Amino acid sequence: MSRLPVMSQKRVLVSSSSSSENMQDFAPLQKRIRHDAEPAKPQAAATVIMGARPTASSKPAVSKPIARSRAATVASGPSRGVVKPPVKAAAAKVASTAKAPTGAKVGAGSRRPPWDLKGKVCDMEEKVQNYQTKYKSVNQENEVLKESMAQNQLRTSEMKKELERLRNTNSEYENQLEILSGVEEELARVSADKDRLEQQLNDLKARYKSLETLNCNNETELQTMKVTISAQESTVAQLRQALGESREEVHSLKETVSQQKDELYAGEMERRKLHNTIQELKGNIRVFCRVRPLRDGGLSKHISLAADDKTSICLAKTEESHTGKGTDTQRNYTFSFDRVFGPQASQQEVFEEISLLVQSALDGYNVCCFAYGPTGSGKTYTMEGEEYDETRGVIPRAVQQIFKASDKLACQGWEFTFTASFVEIYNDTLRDLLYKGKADKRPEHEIRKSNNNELTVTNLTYQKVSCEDQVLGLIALANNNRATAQTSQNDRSSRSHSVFRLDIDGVNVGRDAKCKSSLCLVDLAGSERLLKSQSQGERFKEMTAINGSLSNLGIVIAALANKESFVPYRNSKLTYLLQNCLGGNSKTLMFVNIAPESDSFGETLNSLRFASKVNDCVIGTASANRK
Ligand SMILES: Nc1ncnc2c1ncn2[C@@H]1O[C@H](COP(=O)(O)OP(=O)(O)OP(=O)(O)O)[C@@H](O)[C@H]1O
Repeated sequence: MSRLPVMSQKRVLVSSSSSSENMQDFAPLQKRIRHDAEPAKPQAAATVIMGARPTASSKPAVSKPIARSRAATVASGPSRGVVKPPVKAAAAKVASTAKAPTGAKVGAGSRRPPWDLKGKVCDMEEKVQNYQTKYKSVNQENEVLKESMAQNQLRTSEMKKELERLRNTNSEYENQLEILSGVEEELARVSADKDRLEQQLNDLKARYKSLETLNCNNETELQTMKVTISAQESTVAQLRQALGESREEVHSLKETVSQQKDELYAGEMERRKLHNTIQELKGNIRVFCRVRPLRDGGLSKHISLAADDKTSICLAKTEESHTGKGTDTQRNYTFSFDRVFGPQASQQEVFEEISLLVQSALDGYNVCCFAYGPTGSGKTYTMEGEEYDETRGVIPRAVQQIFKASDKLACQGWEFTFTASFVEIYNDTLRDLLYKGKADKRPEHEIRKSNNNELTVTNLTYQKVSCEDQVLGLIALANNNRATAQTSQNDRSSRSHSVFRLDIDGVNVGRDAKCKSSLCLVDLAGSERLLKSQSQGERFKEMTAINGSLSNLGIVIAALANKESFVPYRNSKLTYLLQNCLGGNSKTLMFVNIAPESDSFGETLNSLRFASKVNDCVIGTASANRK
């Protein structure tokens, strides 16, 4: 009987616990619900106590605690603010209903005798009535609790909403928290940036300080420089004044220089004129004689040179008496030339005499120098010489002089163009000594004469040259190409005539002057006597061609000397090629080289005779090719 309130309390608790899952997050509210259920506990305790005494007298005592507890429950409800006023009224009603029978029982007193059945029925009826009353009150209480539960459910739903709202708020907070964490990170970055910037600022401050110091120094320096500049400005002013004066002076000096240049040019022209006059007085064809030293270094027995006369040479020959009765007679052959060089004469000494002619070539006169003589007499040595400075021959020395002199004339406004060619006449055939192609493809060459009597060779290499070294290179190439052979009289005998030619074109734009000339340097092949040379085969053929062309040279010279109307230049390639040098507009120098050996006496005598014929030649006056 006393369990009913407990059950209802349980129902409340069950309903509360059913929603507890949803309410975990809201603990204070749960507490309140539990608290509302607690007033049932004293009632249960009371039920247990009452159960210990199962007597009729104890029955009214049962309702009292229940009523009290309910009253207490109702009374305690509002104080906790959970049970609403309708619940309070229902509880009060239950309490009032329960009190009435309890008060009637108190008057009943003791136990009924067994026989008092009526009394017992009465008691039973009273009991039933009490139960009914209780039932009613429990029902009422149940209603109250249902109502309370409905309210609680309503509150629960409100709380859920509240919870939802709080969750939303929470998620907002979380979002904000996330944003805040981002902000924190940003803050950390900004803080790092700030540190870095502070560091930079500090550096800049330090730099600024040093710059300030520097600026201060610069200022001081600037001040000093200003002072210096002002001093220099006054110096500049003085210098400007001096410069003005100097300019005037330079101007007058320029005028003087210009006058002097004119005078120099006039002087140069005068010098050329005088130089040419001297050359003409010396003769336009000159002969120099050069005696080669003996191979063993001794003195020649049949050649004598006068110590005080450098123009004559005497050959002495002892002739046996034809009758056999008289004593042997010595016959002397004396020759005079423009200059005779003994065996001791150096290459330099020899060239000094020729250099005047080389100068004429630059002045616009055609110049030709050739070496004539028997084989092995020193023609190649005289014309080309050897590779050492002091033994260099006429050709390299002449080239050197030409380039040096042209450089000097450049300051007077002269510009020169030089063209070199090197040809040999071998077996009366022309060969290009500067040819670099294949031997079997060598072109053939012909001598051509232009309208203005200039001689050129077809298919020949005409090489433009601008310095001495270039020409020396060409000479070396020509030497490799030249036909030489070992003969009984010369280990390296030239088997051909070689003609080196340097064409010179000069122009002086400022003076509107031009000059054109050629320098021909010829190394003739040596004449040979068949008996002496014992030449055979190819050498014999070469010797015949050499002697033939040299004899033609003699005929031409003789015709010139005799002033014959016809000079047979075209009889040989050699005389045709040298036509302008021998009989034309040229200054010609011939070397007659002789060997000092007594067994060469015949060739020496012949050569000297030939040379003196040349010496007697008058080839006319060379005129300068000038504009
Ligand atoms: N003046 C000199 N002083 C020293 N040595 C000389 C002199 N002249 C010639 N010789 C020497 O004599 C030799 C013959 O001379 P070179 O070859 O010049 O004679 P060449 O007349 O040209 O002979 P070829 O007609 O056979 O060619 C050479 O070894 C040369 O060095």
